[in-house]
Amino acid sequence: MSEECTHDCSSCGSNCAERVEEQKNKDNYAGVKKVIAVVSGKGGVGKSMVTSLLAVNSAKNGLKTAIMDADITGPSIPKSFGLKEKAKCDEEGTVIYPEVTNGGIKVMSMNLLMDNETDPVIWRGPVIAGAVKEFWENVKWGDIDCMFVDCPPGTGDVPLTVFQSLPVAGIVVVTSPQELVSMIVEKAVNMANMMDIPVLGIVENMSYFECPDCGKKHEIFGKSHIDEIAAQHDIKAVAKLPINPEAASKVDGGFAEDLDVSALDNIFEAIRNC
Ligand SMILES: Nc1ncnc2c1ncn2[C@@H]1O[C@H](COP(=O)(O)OP(=O)(O)OP(=O)(O)O)[C@@H](O)[C@H]1O
Repeated sequence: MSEECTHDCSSCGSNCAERVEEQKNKDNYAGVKKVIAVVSGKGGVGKSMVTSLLAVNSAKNGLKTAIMDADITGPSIPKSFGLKEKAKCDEEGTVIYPEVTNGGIKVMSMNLLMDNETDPVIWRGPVIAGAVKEFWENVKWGDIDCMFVDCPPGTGDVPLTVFQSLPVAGIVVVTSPQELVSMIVEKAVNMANMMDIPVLGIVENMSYFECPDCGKKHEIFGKSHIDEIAAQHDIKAVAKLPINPEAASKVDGGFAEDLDVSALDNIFEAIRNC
């Protein structure tokens, strides 16, 4: 925020942390009660998979659940649920309807709007961030108890737009043991503090591998420090997910709703209670 800030964001182009965007079409999203952002420090750590599993956990607990796939250039949520139909819109083309999974989870993703899901989205940051606002304002979400937003990795334009444009109630950080975990968690916590949003939980994905023959757990990527890091930042909920090729192939094959999601129960409880 500059020293000359008038607090009137409509007349200012600065993309500062305090920016508050004007909101349109409130009817479309007024029924969304809680928004949870799922973030990671880098790509490929399993953030989309964790987003899908958290949504499945939420739906299995009886909550009306939605996922906004804000990973505009690398959307993978529709694939996790086997959604192949394109999203539909009203006659004027101003309102888009989310697709709905077999388990009743409403989903909006760039892949549901593209003619061909392998077409690349070659847009610059501000246009991509604009698409996230469109997803919030122009999609008829209806009554939703809990919406999960799958943010692209890092702290770029899109996560910032999510935090500024959506009423985010809490953040879940997904990490893997190969990363500089303490730095990534610290970045997420600092960003969350700047936005005044709590970090509700950390999911360490690919934390260990459990031998299918003897049941012994192997920390393939080294010893986990996630409990100490969470304690340092007063983050109460931690979940550790194993390397699980079977679960990955179910998610990649569109069957996320068939998975046992109980490993994320404590994260879901933190979300439910926030
Ligand atoms: N615990 C796991 N065990 C085995 N494979 C996993 C696990 N978690 C995720 N994967 C696989 O790793 C790949 C990347 O996962 P995913 O797309 O969820 O990552 P991401 O962090 O969202 O990546 P990006 O941000 O780049 O889209 C997928 O093929 C997924 O099935």
